[in-house]
Amino acid sequence: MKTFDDLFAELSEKAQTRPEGSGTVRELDTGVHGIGKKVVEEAAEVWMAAEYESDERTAEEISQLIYHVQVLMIARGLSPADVYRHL
Ligand SMILES: N=c1c2ncn([C@@H]3O[C@H](COP(=O)(O)OP(=O)(O)OP(=O)(O)O)[C@@H](O)[C@H]3O)c2ncn1[C@@H]1O[C@H](COP(=O)(O)O)[C@@H](O)[C@H]1O
Repeated sequence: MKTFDDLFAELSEKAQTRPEGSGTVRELDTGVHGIGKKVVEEAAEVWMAAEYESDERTAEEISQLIYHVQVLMIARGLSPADVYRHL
C-alpha cells in the first residue's frame, strides 16, 4: 500500500524526469493557479462524498485530494517536512 511519502517521492521523480503521458507533469504545467483549482474541486468532492456517499467513495475522494495537494506542494517547492513541522 502506498503512503503519503511514497506518493510524494513518486511525484517528485515525475516532476524531475517528466515522462511522456504523465498526468502529474500535465498538471504541473498548468501552474499553481490550475493546480489550486483542482485542489478546491477535489475538496468539494470530498465534502459531497462524506455527506452523501459511502465510506469507500469518501476514502477515494480523499486520496485524490491528497494527490492534488502534493502536486501543489511540488509546484511550490515544498517538502513534506515543511508541512509536518506545522502539525
Ligand atoms: N493518485 C493519483 C491521482 N489521484 C487523482 N488523480 C487525477 O486527478 C483527477 C481527478 O479525477 P476526477 O475523476 O475527480 O476528475 P475528472 O474530472 O474525471 O478528471 P479531469 O478531467 O479533471 O482530469 C484525474 O485526472 C486523476 O487522474 C491522480 N493521478 C495520479 N495519481 C497517482 O500519481 C502517480 C503518477 O501519475 P502520473 O503522473 O499520471 O504517471 C501514479 O501513482 C498515480 O496512481
